[in-house]
Amino acid sequence: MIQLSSVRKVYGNGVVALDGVDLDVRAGEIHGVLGRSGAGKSTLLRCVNLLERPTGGTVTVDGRELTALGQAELRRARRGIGMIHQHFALLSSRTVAGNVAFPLEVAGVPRRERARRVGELLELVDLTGKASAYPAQLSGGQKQRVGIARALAARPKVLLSDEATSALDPATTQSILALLGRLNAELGLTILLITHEMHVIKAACDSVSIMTDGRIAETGPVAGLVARPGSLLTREIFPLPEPAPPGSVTVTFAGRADEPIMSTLVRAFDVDVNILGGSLEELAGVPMGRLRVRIGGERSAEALAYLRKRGLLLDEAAPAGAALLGEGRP
Ligand SMILES: Nc1ncnc2c1ncn2[C@@H]1O[C@H](COP(=O)(O)OP(=O)(O)OP(=O)(O)O)[C@@H](O)[C@H]1O
Repeated sequence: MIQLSSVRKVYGNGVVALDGVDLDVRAGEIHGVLGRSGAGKSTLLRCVNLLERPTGGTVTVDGRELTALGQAELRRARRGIGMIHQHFALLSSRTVAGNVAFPLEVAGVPRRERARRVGELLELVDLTGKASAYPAQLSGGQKQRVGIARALAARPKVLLSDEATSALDPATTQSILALLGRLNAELGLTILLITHEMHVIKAACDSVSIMTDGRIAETGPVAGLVARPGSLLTREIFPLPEPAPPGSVTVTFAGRADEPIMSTLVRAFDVDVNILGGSLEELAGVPMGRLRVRIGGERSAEALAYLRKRGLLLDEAAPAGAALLGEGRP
């Protein structure tokens, strides 16, 4: 549904905000772009609907290469892409209904049809009773619901979310993310969201890209990335003290939390398992996590081989003193 190919963006002041970005978001997916401030997330998002024109590369949405379109065609294509913003961007002089109706007025939709559609949209975002209220009379969460209703007015297939929950408290954030999840499921809406908050990725996304310095460092389904050796995402989601203590083993698992693997180890290989730390969560419906252990006993090497055979990722810290002897593992 969204495809960026070798997209570069160099601003007039010489800042390279995007440095060759490839991105594929499939139809019906919620894809999150995670990165620190300045990584290039906003620029990336604004390049998808060409609010920002890339310096190089191509942007294709729903099979149309936007970077090849003229202004009039681009305006039409943009109706298929809704956008929501961190600070809602509502018109303070218009009521809730007036804000939601605004894009329909611009598109020349007749008054009666407009009113019907606004009613539908407000129902969709659970704001039916607020049609006549003004933005100043709403909570942050309600304002974002108005933003979402407005973004969906022209029935877009794609919704771009620019840090849409960053200004909201945790409970309201959860309710907005739940709404986005419902819209994704009910309308088949493809959602590309940018965020600097890991909990947004955890709560809402099927797949994720991690941005650093204008590049995508990692991309893929959340579960697939966690299962990849050396994944940045895994370290962010399941933080453990670094560096790992000498002689410890950090075990990463995805989808195996209900198997009593550690007690199997103890029984089968007669080893001691000392748990040093761990972090476990359910993501995209799959239990995942990292467990840091120290395994002692004569058959500890066999025990580690068993874990590997079971498909777990193992990261072994060098034993104490190994670095001094020049035997340290990288
Ligand atoms: N209009 C602009 N003109 C010049 N430089 C810009 C412009 N917009 C962004 N930049 C620069 O491009 C880089 C990427 O900025 P961008 O806003 O895309 O990052 P971000 O990951 O969204 O960060 P934040 O979360 O802080 O907004 C930064 O170095 C920023 O200073």
